[in-house]
Amino acid sequence: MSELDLKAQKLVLKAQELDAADELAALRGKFVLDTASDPADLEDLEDLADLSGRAGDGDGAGVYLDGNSLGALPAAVPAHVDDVVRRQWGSLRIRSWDESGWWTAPERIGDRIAPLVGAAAGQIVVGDSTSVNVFKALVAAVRMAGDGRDGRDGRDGRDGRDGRDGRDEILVDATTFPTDGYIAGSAARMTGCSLRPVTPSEVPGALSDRTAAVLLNHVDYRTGRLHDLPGLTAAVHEAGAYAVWDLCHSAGALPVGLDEYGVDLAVGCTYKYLNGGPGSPAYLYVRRDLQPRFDSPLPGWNSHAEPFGMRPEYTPAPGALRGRVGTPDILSMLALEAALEVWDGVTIESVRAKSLALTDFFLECVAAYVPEGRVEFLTPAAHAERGSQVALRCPDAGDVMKRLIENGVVGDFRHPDVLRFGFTPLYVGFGDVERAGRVLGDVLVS
Ligand SMILES: Cc1ncc(COP(=O)(O)O)c(C=O)c1O
Ligand SMILES: Nc1c(O)cccc1C(=O)C[C@H](N)C(=O)O
Repeated sequence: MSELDLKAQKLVLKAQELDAADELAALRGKFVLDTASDPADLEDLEDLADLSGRAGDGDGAGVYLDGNSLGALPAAVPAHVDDVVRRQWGSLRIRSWDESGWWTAPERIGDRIAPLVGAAAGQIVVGDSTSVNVFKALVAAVRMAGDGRDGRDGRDGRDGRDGRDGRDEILVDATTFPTDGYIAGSAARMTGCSLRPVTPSEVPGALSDRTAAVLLNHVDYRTGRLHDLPGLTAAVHEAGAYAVWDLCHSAGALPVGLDEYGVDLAVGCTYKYLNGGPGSPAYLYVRRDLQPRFDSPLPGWNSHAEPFGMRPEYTPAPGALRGRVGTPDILSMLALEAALEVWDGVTIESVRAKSLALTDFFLECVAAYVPEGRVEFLTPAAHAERGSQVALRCPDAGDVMKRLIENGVVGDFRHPDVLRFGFTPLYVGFGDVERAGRVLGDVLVS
């Protein structure tokens, strides 16, 4: 037996032990993961749920490590969407705004997401895209900075260009997923602020009494690095500014602690670790005590205190409802609501523990199967700095990912040279991890 085969034997055994001890293993059965069948060919949607029972067999099913881009389909979603379309829309029609709870879905589903990101109820609304919510949050944060952190105008008596107490700078994560940077640039132009891109570690040194708001990512989309949300939020507050966090790559994968750490505003998508489906609506968190001062730059009729009063003047609704804009995207929103049922009885702490075990094991498999020096590890080894993905750099990453996918291991490639592997603890097992590491080794050696 070769040295590599011996290593493989040990890692396969270890994977089996880890899978056997995995308290979340049964959740995999709640997802549709069998790539051997095309769901479109299935005559009965319920077959999807049956299929999911076979997803853990290993043979035939690929290894899906792209839940950090698009989460897998929870098996309960198709039947629920079918009911929303046929009964709620088809039969009840307009009555469904009340009788099927359509009108209140944004705040109801926000409350379902809240415990996953460490927020008490009444602070999150679901709707629009992450990009749009970044815009709302950032402009609202700059406007709040106008009256000082304590809400009293003229904190130090220095009036800025538009009465903003001299606070005329937005700091943005220089390594951010591009959309946040683009939106921040536009928000800065609109509010008369200047925009200063800095890396998260540079933020404390860049803060000043000019800083109005800081837009940061909890986990870096490219490297998978987890940033210090408690420390950075505290530093931003110390400087008298507002912290806006993008949780796209952390929500559903690790504890966020929005209330505990006093985050001001936060946004995130629901199609990654929350498995809401392609283009599922994003969410906006507005900390409870800031809600009376949340002045949305998109004050649509859905956020009016009396939406059906049809008044020409805008009066904002109380609470997180202020974050709503127009008619919610009900089909996507209710698909998301069904997807969130997989979280019933699941704690985010248990998900984090498994996520770290999965990424630790993947790093161990890569070290065993991939020749030294062939890839560079971009994701920090320290647990405190690691999200739920592992990013590896190699010059031929585009070709490597193509061949991985041909061989049944789906991760993704980020320009110019990064391989990303996302680990969704709800449905990824340790056997998947070993297989992905072994196939990666084969591809990189051949
Ligand atoms: C950190 C981050 N922010 C924002 C987005 C995109 O937001 P949107 O839902 O508007 O496409 C993504 C991924 O698409 C992301 O990774
Ligand atoms: N939102 C996406 C889409 O509509 C198509 C393809 C990919 C995405 C993504 O979410 C990409 C993801 N945010 C990333 O981290 O790169």
